[in-house]
Amino acid sequence: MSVNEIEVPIRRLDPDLPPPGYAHPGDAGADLVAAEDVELAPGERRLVPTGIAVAIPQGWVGLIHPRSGLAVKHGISMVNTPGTIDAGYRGEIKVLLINTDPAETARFSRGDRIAQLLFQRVDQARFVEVEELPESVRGAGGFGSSGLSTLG
Ligand SMILES: O=c1ccn([C@H]2C[C@H](O)[C@@H](COP(=O)(O)OP(=O)(O)OP(=O)(O)O)O2)c(=O)[nH]1
Ligand SMILES: [Mg+2]
Repeated sequence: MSVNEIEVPIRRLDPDLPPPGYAHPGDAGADLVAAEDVELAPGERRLVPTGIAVAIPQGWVGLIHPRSGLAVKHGISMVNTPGTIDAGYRGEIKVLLINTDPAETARFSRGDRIAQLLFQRVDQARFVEVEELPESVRGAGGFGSSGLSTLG
């Protein structure tokens, strides 16, 4: 079965860098690259430019997710994962990387793949104020009310 595609206009603010790309057919995320060299000390965070700007169709959102390989091998994540790219945003996409490794400095070179961009449909809510919310089985229980793992 073929993959659904949406057309997303893109501007390459840095034409020497490759555009976002899917590593395999059917992948959910298109990899984003760093537009500059980055060095992150343990615990340090940095807003990293990707050299691209896009126009996401109305009714869709771009979500920036971390790459699991970088997370496993180097403890690299994003502070605001997943990052939200609004349909109306025309600025450069940036990635807020954080090095969670307690000891090792992380180094990326310009052109390295640092995160991935996914597209999802979104609806907006029309908030309707009411006196009472409809009843549900869960009710107000949350935050572990159904029991936690063996850790307690
Ligand atoms: O990881 C991210 C998150 C956001 N953005 C850009 C696109 C997004 O549309 C805009 C605003 O993001 P968000 O709404 O998450 O931040 P905010 O703090 O609410 O800022 P604003 O008041 O501009 O909405 O910043 C990025 O480039 N990368
Ligand atoms: Mg916002």
